[in-house]
Amino acid sequence: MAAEVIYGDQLALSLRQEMKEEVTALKEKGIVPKLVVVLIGDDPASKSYVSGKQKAADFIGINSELITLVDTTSEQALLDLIEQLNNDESVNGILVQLPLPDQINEQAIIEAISPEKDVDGFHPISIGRMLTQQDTFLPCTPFGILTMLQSKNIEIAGKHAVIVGRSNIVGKPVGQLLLNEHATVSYCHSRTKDLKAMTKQADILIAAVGREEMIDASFIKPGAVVIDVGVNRTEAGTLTGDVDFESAKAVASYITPVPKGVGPMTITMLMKNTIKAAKNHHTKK
Ligand SMILES: Nc1nc(=O)c2c([nH]1)NC[C@@H]1CN(c3ccc(C(=O)N[C@@H](CCC(=O)O)C(=O)O)cc3)C=[N+]21
Repeated sequence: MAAEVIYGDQLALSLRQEMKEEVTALKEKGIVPKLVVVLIGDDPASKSYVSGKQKAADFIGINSELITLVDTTSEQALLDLIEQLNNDESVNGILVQLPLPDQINEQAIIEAISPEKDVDGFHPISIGRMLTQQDTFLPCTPFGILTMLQSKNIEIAGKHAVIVGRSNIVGKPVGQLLLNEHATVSYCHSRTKDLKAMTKQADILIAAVGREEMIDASFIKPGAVVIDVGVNRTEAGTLTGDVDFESAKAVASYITPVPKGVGPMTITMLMKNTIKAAKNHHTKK
């Protein structure tokens, strides 16, 4: 039996409709959530993601501002901008689009953003809070994946989740979120000795390596849930995942496509975090 496809774009749309209503109600109380996105340089992929974020914000009624800087911008200039945004009472969320050019230390930038405005959930304080299960901004991609699983009532507790990939923004935090939901979690990466032996044990398989269609049916236990986080740009310019979709679909129970899977959910959770930041700011005042 073929897997059920979990369409992130459809779920994203219904969540965005709910958020739109919430933002309308907030505005009646004088709360207007505002997100500032900082984009450095003119990488076409980054531009495309950023425009997706602007579109989502417009739909929901979140006030979004895009600040574009040239790719020769110094680290100090970016730090100065962040300080200004940290101090700006009208700004609830700050997102600096990654990757950054070589002259800028990414970690220094992430740590400069006020944890109260860290809607990406990348600041070490946000990550620490997630690890210890305190109220925080969850990183958008892992949060989107969790929301997709929950939307289908997929059981997580007691299941073996195998994560392929260990990036700070996807692999590591998605494992921690699933651990918080009582999964048994294994992490695989480039030094893993027998990848297939690991992935074959997964009840929930998260592919977040960035290698075009490397996970096919032979890596998947029949009936597993397969989440594809890959965003690989092919030479033809189309987007493909880390999973060979047609092959995997034949053995999995649920599968997410690329595009229209995790990507739109990442953007949606960014909007959710921005609304949360605005509400937090208002209750603190
Ligand atoms: N500070 C920061 N935060 C991020 O969240 C962040 C980042 N930097 N840098 C790059 C990655 C990547 N990312 C994606 C978001 C949406 C789609 C998405 O919506 N994709 C659509 C297709 C979009 C297209 O075709 O270009 C889809 O899968 O259907 C993809 C990738 C966020 N990232």
